[in-house]
Amino acid sequence: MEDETYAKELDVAVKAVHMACSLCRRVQHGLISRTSDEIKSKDDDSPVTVADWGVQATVSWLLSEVFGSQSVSIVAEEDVQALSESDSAGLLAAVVDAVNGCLDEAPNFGLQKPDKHLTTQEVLEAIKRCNSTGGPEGRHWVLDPVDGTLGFVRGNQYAVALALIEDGKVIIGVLGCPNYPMKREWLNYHHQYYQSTSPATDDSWEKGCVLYARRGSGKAWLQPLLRGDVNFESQYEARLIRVSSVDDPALATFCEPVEKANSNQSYAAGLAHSVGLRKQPLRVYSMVKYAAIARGDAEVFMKFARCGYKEKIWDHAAGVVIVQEAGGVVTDAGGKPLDFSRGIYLEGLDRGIIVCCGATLHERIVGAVYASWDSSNL
Ligand SMILES: Nc1ncnc2c1ncn2[C@@H]1O[C@H](COP(=O)(O)OS(=O)(=O)O)[C@@H](OP(=O)(O)O)[C@H]1O
Ligand SMILES: [Mg+2]
Ligand SMILES: [Mg+2]
Ligand SMILES: [Mg+2]
Repeated sequence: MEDETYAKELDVAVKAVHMACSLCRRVQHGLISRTSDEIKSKDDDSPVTVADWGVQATVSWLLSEVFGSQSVSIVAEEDVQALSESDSAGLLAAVVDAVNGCLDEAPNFGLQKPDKHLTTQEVLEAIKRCNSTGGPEGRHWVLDPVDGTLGFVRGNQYAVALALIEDGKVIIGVLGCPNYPMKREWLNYHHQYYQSTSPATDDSWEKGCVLYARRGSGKAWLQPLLRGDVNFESQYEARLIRVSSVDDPALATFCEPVEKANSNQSYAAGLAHSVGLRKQPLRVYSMVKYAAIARGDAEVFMKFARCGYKEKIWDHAAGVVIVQEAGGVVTDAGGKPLDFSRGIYLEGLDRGIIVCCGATLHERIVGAVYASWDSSNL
């Protein structure tokens, strides 16, 4: 019999991520089809949109309803600071609309909707409730409402990532990838560009999906995106996914962030060359890179953030457990597991993150990091 541990948590998390994807798709279509004031810049100049706050409020509300607002601890990326500024009234109203529109569809996803629409105050409370800082003990939900917000505002790849950490270990990971394309070769095409220059319709481009896994199950699952306007029971079943079996570097594809500011692409290129990876890197926004490894569409993902940047747990938790359960290996560049037990950052991370479909490629790459690091000036 299938192990029922965490069955309810997983079920609710998967449904909540499907709902979040539905919200994001609606907002992204709006952003692309008209010029919009629904994007703000944060203090570090990174973007945040109606979708980031809308998803955070929606998922926070759903988890609190099911598991109890007093007992649920949520670590998530966004706060209400920029939403509360005097010129943000229109933005806040758009967030409240997006949340209520999304929650109206909850029954189609198998979840309960609120008795009446949430007020502005309730939406702000739901966002603010996600102020946990995690840590080594207890249960903490970890949410990146929109990962790859840059990709999102550019009409490209992005992900919704929800994980459950218990006593410092990632137990459940759910990754929504609403723009995951039909063909793996299309992963690094510019989605918006492609849409405007190709006769392909939305349907033939998109193969959006939600991936999920439970730690220790040895299985990772893929569900096509559920539609909010159709009852969920009439929609598709999940299927098992598995990492690629390629271990010859010459046949392997490696992924990395699109933004040069987020990863040292020239160091990764040197490393790739030294281990015999010959193909052009697949540059993809967001945790869709983890999804590509878990689905077997690429073999390696490497990220080397600049010195001083601290990776956050919500940018990795869901992807790590999904890749591991699909048969892959994830460590820092020193070969150690990522430590999710020390608050909002991956404290102690050694240089970068290496995700591989198997141990052979992984050992080669970690070995090459040791051999090349001193001369890399990082
Ligand atoms: N300087 C720097 N270095 C490394 N990482 C950074 C940096 N700045 C931001 N971030 C975080 O990167 C998240 C997106 O990472 P990606 O690997 O997907 O990069 S990229 O979008 O493909 O360029 C992105 O996640 P979101 O904010 O959720 O989009 C950030 O948390
Ligand atoms: Mg992120
Ligand atoms: Mg984000
Ligand atoms: Mg962000």
